[in-house]
Order: sequence, then structure tokens, then C-alpha cells
Amino acid sequence: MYFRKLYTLVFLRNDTHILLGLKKRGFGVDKWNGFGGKVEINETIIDAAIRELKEESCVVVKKCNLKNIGHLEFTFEGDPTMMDVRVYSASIFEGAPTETDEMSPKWFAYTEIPFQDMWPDDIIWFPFMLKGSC
Ligand SMILES: Nc1[nH]c(=O)nc2c1ncn2[C@H]1C[C@H](O)[C@@H](COP(=O)(O)OP(=O)(O)OP(=O)(O)O)O1
Repeated sequence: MYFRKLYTLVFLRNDTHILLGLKKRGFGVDKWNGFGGKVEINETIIDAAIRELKEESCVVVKKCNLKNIGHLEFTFEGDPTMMDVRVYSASIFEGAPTETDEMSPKWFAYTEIPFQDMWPDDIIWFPFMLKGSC
């Protein structure tokens, strides 16, 4: 039996490139990933996605430009908490991705995703996301 905790994960992308951030501290440090984090109490999931993206990359995205593309559930051995992660993508946004205390952003070509420096599950589901089948 797991306790669910809601998280967001946002990917900015165009037809050829995706923006990833190198996590500089805390959970997932030194891994490339999308931008996201915990949904706070009294906050909608989409508001959390917008807030975390801005906090971690300085990019602003409007609700109408966020597309819900997936739902991932992660569990970790010996931990009773399930990470219930709502995944979004956006291709229209304002501002230039900028390094913050938490993340260092970089655009990657779809053919050059650094899977060796990412969560081990990413290589399984990224290909579905990149070819637009989710
Ligand atoms: N196995 C996995 N594969 C993946 O691609 N993303 C994962 C993952 N496990 C967790 N994530 C994502 C979900 C979420 O966007 C992020 C974890 O969020 P954080 O712990 O950084 O949350 P917060 O930014 O709220 O944390 P604080 O540092 O406490 O503020 O990592």
C-alpha cells in the first residue's frame, strides 16, 4: 500500500529539440530532467506546473499552452510514498530559459538526449513522448 504524492513535470519542446535541466541540488541531483516538483496544498496541478517551471527555469507558460501528455507513477524501494507525476509539454512560452539555484537548462536535439545521466526509466518512456504518441 502506497501514499500518493502529487508532482508535476514540464517539458518545453519544438519539432527537433527539448529543454532539460540539470538538477543542481536535492532529489535527483546531477540528473537531466524536465522542470517540476511537488503540488502544494490548495494549489491546482496546472498552477503547480506553471509555478515550478518559472521557479526552476524563469520561463513563463500560460495554462492554455500546457498540454497534458502523461501520468507516471514512481516508487522507490523501501519508501511507502508513490510519486504521482503529471507530465505536460509546451512549445509556446515567454522568456529565455535561465539557470536558477535548482536547475541549469539546456536544449537537446531529440537524437542527443543524455539518457546515461537521467533517471533510468526515462529511456523507456521518452521515445513515446518524443514521437508524439502521448
Ligand atoms: N524516476 C523519475 N523519472 C523522471 O523522469 N522524473 C522523476 C522521477 N522521479 C521523480 N521525478 C521528477 C518528478 C518531479 O518533477 C521531480 C521531483 O521534484 P522535487 O523533489 O525537485 O520537488 P520540489 O522542487 O518540490 O522539491 P524541493 O526541492 O523540496 O522544493 O522529479
